[in-house]
Amino acid sequence: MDNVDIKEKIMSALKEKVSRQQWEHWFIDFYVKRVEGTHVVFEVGNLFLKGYIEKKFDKVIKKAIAEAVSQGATYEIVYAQIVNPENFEDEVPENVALVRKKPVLITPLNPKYRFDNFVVDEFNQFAYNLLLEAAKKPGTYNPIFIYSEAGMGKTHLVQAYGNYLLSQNPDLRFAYLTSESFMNELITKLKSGNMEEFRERYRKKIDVLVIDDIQFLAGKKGVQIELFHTFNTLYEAGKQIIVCSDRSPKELKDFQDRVISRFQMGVVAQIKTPSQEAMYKIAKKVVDDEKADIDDGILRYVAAHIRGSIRILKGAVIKLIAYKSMYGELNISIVKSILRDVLTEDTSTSSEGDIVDVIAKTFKTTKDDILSGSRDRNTSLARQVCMYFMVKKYGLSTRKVGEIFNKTHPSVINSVKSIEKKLENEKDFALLLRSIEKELQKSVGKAYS
Ligand SMILES: Nc1ncnc2c1ncn2[C@@H]1O[C@H](COP(=O)(O)OP(=O)(O)OP(=O)(O)O)[C@@H](O)[C@H]1O
Repeated sequence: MDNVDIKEKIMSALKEKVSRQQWEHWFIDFYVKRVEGTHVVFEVGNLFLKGYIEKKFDKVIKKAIAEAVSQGATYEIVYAQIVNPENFEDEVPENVALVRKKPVLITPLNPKYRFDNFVVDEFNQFAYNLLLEAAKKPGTYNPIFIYSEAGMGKTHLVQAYGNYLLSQNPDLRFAYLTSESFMNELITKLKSGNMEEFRERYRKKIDVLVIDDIQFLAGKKGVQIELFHTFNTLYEAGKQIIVCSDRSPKELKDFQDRVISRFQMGVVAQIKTPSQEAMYKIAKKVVDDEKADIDDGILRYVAAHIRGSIRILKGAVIKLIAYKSMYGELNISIVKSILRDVLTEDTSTSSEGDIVDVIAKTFKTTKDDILSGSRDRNTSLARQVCMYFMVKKYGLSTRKVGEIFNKTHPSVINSVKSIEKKLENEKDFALLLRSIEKELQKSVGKAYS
């Protein structure tokens, strides 16, 4: 049998085993590229289809090649890549899937949003894994619903997913839009009598549809209906759908039940609230990416006191970087002043607690004794050392330190002075304080003197 015959035989064996609808949806752009003995290499014009076909039709393909080639024949699917889009000729070599002359990027993506600059921690691990997996094995999870409070990384993550997919397959038609722009376009097309154009665009010309801020469609019944049909058509055609929202599907108010149940059909992932440590990691990443240098202690302070989202944290860190590059100096009082709108008034009890912990260990006493006002000499000294570090190294006000230890303002000042005097006069004590400082750098963050 010559090569053309065997290719045809494989394709007709396959065609017999699937429904007409499946054939039209999935195999219209699917070819036998070559047959190497008992190994068949299929080619598909789109990476997304590749993943889906491998997953859904593996058994069927194996049966078809067992029949057409031989029992136990193996296969692989490759996807057509554009070798050089500029030199694309009208004449297409036999059995090579048609590739378009230009990438069909429906929405420009921000190249800054990538997986490799997305900080992953417990709060976003699941959503990150899900989208990374979806990018590497297209078609595995569909639809995907991602929700979080504003500014917690949904857009970054879905655009990283888009950038990754497009790097693998520039021919992919990736549409990223907010539900508001979907609605606005729908209204415009409705008014101008171009609904067909709208439907053609959103139902037939898209491989991946990402709709952001879906909550905006609450109560907008007509748009929900259009979205529902768009969703169904794309889903049936095996196209990837990702929906982003500020709340879970269950919490979406004034949405038709059938729309909500579509959202729940696939995988729902929440990006939760980042821990202080995760906020610190993100702040550090911003500094590293900007090739800047901001004291670790300051970053920890900001991470612990920021009011709000990752977006706000990033903005705050960028502000600090700009300030430092202009004035060269940055300390805690400056930080408090330039970030006063976004920092919480309250100082972080957890880092203060950590300072007391570290010092309690060094003095072989306990945190409770230090905080309870025990008059034991060793514990009193430890308490004074705590006050010294908090005021002198961590920039806390003497008023705040007084509140923590239940001491008057002058008493805090006296304690700090007495530690400074001891430092000057006692070499061993100075060494001890240096070792405490090192310990604090590890567990609380660098001090800023
Ligand atoms: N895990 C992360 N690592 C690094 N940067 C992050 C991370 N999460 C969010 N960011 C950054 O925080 C900013 C806000 O994120 P993004 O716009 O993705 O949030 P969002 O959840 O889509 O917000 P909204 O709901 O307002 O659309 C962006 O600059 C983004 O790069």
